[in-house]
Amino acid sequence: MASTTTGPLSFDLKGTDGRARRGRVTVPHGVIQTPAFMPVGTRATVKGLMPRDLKATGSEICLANTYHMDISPGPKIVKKMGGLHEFMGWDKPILTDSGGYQVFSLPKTQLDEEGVTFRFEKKGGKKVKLTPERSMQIQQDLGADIAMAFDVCVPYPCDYKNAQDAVYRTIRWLERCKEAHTRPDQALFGIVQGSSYADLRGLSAQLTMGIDLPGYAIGGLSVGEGHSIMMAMIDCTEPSMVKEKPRYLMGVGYPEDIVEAVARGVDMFDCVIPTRYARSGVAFARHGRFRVSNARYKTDKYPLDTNCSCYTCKNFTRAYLNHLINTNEILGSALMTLHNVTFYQDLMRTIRTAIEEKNFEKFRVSFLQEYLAEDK
Ligand SMILES: CNc1nc2c(CC[C@H]3O[C@@H](OC)[C@@H]4OC(C)(C)O[C@@H]43)c3nc(N)[nH]c(=O)c3cc2[nH]1
Repeated sequence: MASTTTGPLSFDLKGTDGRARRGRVTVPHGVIQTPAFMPVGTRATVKGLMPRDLKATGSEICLANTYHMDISPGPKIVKKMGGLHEFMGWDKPILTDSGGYQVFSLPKTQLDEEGVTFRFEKKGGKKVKLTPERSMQIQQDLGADIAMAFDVCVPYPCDYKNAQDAVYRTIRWLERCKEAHTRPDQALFGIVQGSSYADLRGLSAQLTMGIDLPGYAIGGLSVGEGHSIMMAMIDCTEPSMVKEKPRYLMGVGYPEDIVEAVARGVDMFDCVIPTRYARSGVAFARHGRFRVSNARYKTDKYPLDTNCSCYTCKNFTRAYLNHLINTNEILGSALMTLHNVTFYQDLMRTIRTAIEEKNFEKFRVSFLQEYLAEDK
């Protein structure tokens, strides 16, 4: 088993099955078994779950966001309160995104070499600038175990020149991030860009690998390009990424995306899908996802997923969840979220076992066959 330590992060590559990797990431607040799914807790809370419930799902790490935390309550308050772990009552690992992605989705955003200027409606329409240095300062104040570099994530589609400019600016900003990142107990991850251009993906990967960091993310995907371009871009990027460090595919994704990305060598994932879909009444199960708020479930006495052993599936029927979601009851969001995140974590656990037993390819085929079966 190869073990690589870079600053506060160690990655143990415990085994492979084809390009799929079974590993373990160790950071100050604990260990993350990989391939891993990281639930999204944008404002320092995974919506609808108490930390004890989040633990019950099997989650070993969760996310928070620089841009949202900068708005409220502000990083200085979080720091004063002991940092994110103390503040949100989560003693396991945390990863924070740099805020770049969120800002690009805002209207009236201006980008220049210094950083990104946008208008905070919350602060009375004040203009605020997010720069590599400020993103690092905020993330160091928040105190997550893993911080993401401040990058330029272009929308999809994007013309070649803008995608190329974004690749080079992201590298210049990564140098500035590394320079400004001085917190010894926090790992900084670089982010590979390149939009949907194979040559830019390879170029960005090589330039990013040239900057020694504990881990690297594949960015700029899951932005509307669709599954086949997403997979093609992973194939253009992954071969240029160092094998002995973790790879994090940002914003991914549906179960079918995760299984196919694991097959291509990805170790870590984050996505709002299981939590956001839960709140709108969509449940995930072995045979695919379904909207439990549909009338057909009004008298359905079965659990969401008969294979699932989560608190929701052990104690409640689809009929009850149908009622809660249709009456917009808070408990509906909580119970659906608990199940969906447990489903994702059970999927990751099954993936890890399949890689260990060298039958991941068999698992991949059988999972997709059952999960994507038309006759749901
Ligand atoms: C959904 N598709 C998707 N999300 C992406 C992200 C953001 C990922 C973060 O945004 C939130 O998801 C919307 C999640 O909640 C927090 C806690 C903010 O972290 C997650 C990206 N972030 C950066 N810095 N760079 C990227 O190229 C990038 C690409 C993405 N593609």
